[in-house]
Order: sequence, then structure tokens, then C-alpha cells
Amino acid sequence: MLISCNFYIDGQWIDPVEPGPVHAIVNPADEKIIGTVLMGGKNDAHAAVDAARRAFDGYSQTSLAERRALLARLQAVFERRYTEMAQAISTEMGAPCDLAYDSQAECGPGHIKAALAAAESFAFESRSGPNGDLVCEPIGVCALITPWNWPINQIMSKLAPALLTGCTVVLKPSEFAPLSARLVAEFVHEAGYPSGVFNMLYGDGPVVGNELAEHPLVDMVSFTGSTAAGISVAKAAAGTVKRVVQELGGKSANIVFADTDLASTIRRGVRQAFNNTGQSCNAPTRMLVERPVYEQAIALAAEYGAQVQVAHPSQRGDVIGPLAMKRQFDTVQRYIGLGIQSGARLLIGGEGKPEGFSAGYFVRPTIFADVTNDMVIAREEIFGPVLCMMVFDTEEVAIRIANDSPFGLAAYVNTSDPVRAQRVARRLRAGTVSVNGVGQDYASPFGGFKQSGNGREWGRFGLHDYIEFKCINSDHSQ
Ligand SMILES: NC(=O)C1=CN([C@@H]2O[C@H](COP(=O)(O)OP(=O)(O)OC[C@H]3O[C@@H](n4cnc5c(N)ncnc54)[C@H](O)[C@@H]3O)[C@@H](O)[C@H]2O)C=CC1
Ligand SMILES: O=Cc1ccc(S(=O)(=O)O)cc1
Repeated sequence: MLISCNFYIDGQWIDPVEPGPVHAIVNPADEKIIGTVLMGGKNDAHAAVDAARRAFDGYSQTSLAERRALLARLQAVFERRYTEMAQAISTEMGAPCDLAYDSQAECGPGHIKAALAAAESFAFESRSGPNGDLVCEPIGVCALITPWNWPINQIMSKLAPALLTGCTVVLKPSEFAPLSARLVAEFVHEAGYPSGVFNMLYGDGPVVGNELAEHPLVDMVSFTGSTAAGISVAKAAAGTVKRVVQELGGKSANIVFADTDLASTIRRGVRQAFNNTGQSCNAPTRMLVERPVYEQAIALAAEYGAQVQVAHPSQRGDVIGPLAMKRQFDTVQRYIGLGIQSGARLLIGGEGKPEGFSAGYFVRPTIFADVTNDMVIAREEIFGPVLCMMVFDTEEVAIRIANDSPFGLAAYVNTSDPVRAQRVARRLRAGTVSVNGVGQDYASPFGGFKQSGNGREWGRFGLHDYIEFKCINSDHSQ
């Protein structure tokens, strides 16, 4: 039976009032249509915003204790229905089942727990000065516009702090990840949130997303996606002076110094670049290797890259699945072609599908060596399993190349010298820096410098996005 996805507005499952083109849900592993997403229009966006606006007066006045209890209930529902979520993500965007279960779905409870933990020590009320009492109030109605690549990471890193701070929400997920968003709506309903606190509708970015960004009754927009769409959102939001938080693209550098444990560093770098089939905005897609170990690093990367197994998402283990959609497949093919034309040395992979895959948006994991930082493949976000390797001679040059990017989301440094690691990390213009493979915890801030964005999500940093600070000045001497 075909799946049909409709909207959750004001506590009800409803069809669009202004139906747009129906979007087919295509399983990226076999290209079969498994369902449809009903896409809305401007009037649907208005209905969702109106519901969120009506609910705001009541929900914003609930106590923090009540909101913590509700969010804890949402966590419990999520954990009980966890397997459904992992399966939905794997089906809609092709994440291999173990990645979907262990990492993709895990972001849901992960972000809820981090928000709840942050609230324990967050100063929602404090003194700001001799006369001032500082109170943190919910900013209002929030539009959450999210992509398809880590759908639950991106929904829950926004939704958990929004709900905890007393905001009401309109979620517009990507139509390419409709199933996980539908489950989120079911979980919120089951957790017992009042009607209108959470609303969800599908629609095109330029129509529904844009309408939410422009809407005078929306107080803030939290957007994750491409830099181009993020710029459109900011422009649309500017007329109403609403807050816009953007988490955008990346082209992250992975600096490999000659004193590192080369084999494990290269293996990890290849694995991280190909994880989620390269569809992560913080993927380390530019590997910068110090000259004395460059040829050795290239040989290791080719060896490990060739061992990467492309497989149907139902296959257990550390494999990579298809890209999420045909558009992404075509984009990645184009970039691989551009890499070859630009004279980069193709180590593994290349254009076309891997052997044995005729259906599905599977691509060949591809590594280019001798890439220079002016090549298109080194400058633009490819969003596929395409790794660019470059050589550098000095620490100074490595930092310069790493920072020579319009993006600044993440960076990676590998060296056995802890002093150098800290020195370099502090000079990299990126929102997160990983030293020797150490990953990010949910309590720490995630976001970018430059055209990678303007905010910080996760943990207590995420709470700030949804808060207005109010200073109440009065005579404290009495
Ligand atoms: N940084 C990240 O996490 C992501 C980056 N991307 C990059 O973006 C490229 C294109 O992927 P897309 O799915 O097309 O991402 P996108 O940025 O177009 O879409 C992300 C979300 O924004 C919405 N949207 C798009 N245009 C909008 C507009 N003008 N106003 C309001 N909302 C809008 C979409 O409907 C979706 O919900 C990828 O190849 C990749 O390079 C894509 C997804 C996530
Ligand atoms: O830890 C999970 C995680 C971190 C980053 C991203 S993305 O950069 O937004 O793709 C996804 C998942």
C-alpha cells in the first residue's frame, strides 16, 4: 500500500486547503514510488502559523517544569518508537540501516536529553545589574525549515529547545524526508502537547518555506540547508525584522600533519568523508596532507577507499547507501566530471554507478588527489562521497588553504603534537574543530563561520535561539 503524508495542524491530521503538485516519495535504493506527499500552498502556511499563534499565549505561560515534563514525555515516546524512526529515515533517504539506527535516529533522544540537561543549569531569570532583572521569554512562533540529509538531527536540534523555552512551532521539513517528520508529529501528539504548539506541513521551499519566512506573525526562522536557500530565507525574513538562524553548507578541511599516525588518520578521514554517502554538511571533504607523507597518504586513501562497500540500505554493517534522490545523483555526477576535466588525479571511483547497481541512486565513492584549492571541486559543496586530497608544505600554508573557502562550518586537525593542534585549531575559521578524530557531543555548540551560517545550535547554545531577553528595571533598594 502506498504511504500518504498529510499535514498536522492545530492537533489534527488534515489535507492541504491549497493543494500543490503531489510529490512522489521515491525509495532511493530502487527508485520505486512508495507513497506521496501532499504539498501545500501559502494558505496552508497561514493556517499553520495561525494555529501556532493561537497556541502561543497559553503555551508561553506554562511553567518550565511543565515544559520539561512534556519534553521528557516526548523523549519517552521517541525511545519507545525508535525502531520505526530508524526505518523511516533509511527508507526515505537511503541511510544504511545501522547508520540510521545508531546515528541518524539517535540524534532525536540525543538533542532532547541535551536540551533538558541544559535547562537544569540555564539562568532563565537572573539579575543583569543594580536595577535590572533579566527574564528569558520565548521568542514566539518559530518556523523550522529543515533538509533531508540528517532529517532528525536537524528537526530535533531545533524542536527540543523551541518547545522547552515555550515557543510554538511550524515545521516545514524537506519533502525528500517526509516520513521521519510525520513520525515526529505523531510523537508530539502522543506526548500530549496542546493543540497548535507543534504544526507540520509539507511544501516547496520557494512557496511554503518563503511564505513562512515572510509571514508577519512568525517571530523567528531556524533554517538548515543550502547556502543559496538560506540567503533567500534571510531576504524574505528581512521585511519583518524577524530573527533568522542559519545552518548552511560546508567544505571542511582535514589537515593531516606528517607526525600523525598516518594509517588510522587516513582511514578515519576517508570514512568520515563518505559517511552518510557524503551527505553531511560538516563532512571533511578537503584533505590537506603535509608533503613528506603525501604520496603515502594517497596510497592509503586509495586502499581504504577501495574497501568501502556500497550496499543496499538494508545491509548491516559499515556500508554506504545510495544518494537521497536523483537530483543529488545528477549533481554528484556533474562534479565528478568537473574534477576529471580540471586535471585532478582520479584515485578511485569516477562517473557512473558502481558495478552491480542498475537501479537506485548509488554512486562510486570517489577520491581525487593533486587537487588545488581553486578547483570547483575544492570550493563547492558536492554533497556526495567525493574526497579531494591536496598537498601542503608548512603549517602556515595549511591554515591558509583551510581558511580559503567561503564556508567555515567544521575543520579537522591531525597531529601528535598537542601544542600545534591547539595552535592550529585556534586559527581555523570554523565553528567546530576536531582534533585527532574527537567528535562533538550534544552539549557543545554546532554552527558555522562565514557562509556556513550565523548561529549555534545544540545544548544550551540552542536555547538562545528561541529566547528573547527582557530586562525589567526597578528599584531594588526597597
Ligand atoms: N548544510 C546542510 O545541512 C545541507 C546542505 N544542502 C546543500 O544544498 C544542496 C541542495 O539540496 P536541497 O535539498 O535542494 O537543499 P535546500 O537548501 O534547497 O532545502 C533545504 C530546505 O529548505 C527549503 N527551501 C528551499 N528553498 C527555500 C526558500 N527559497 N525559502 C524557504 N525555504 C526553502 C526546502 O524546501 C527544504 O525544506 C545540496 O546539494 C547540498 O549541497 C542540502 C541539505 C542540507
Ligand atoms: O552528530 C551528528 C551530526 C552532526 C552534523 C550533521 S550535519 O553536518 O548537519 O550534516 C549531522 C549529524
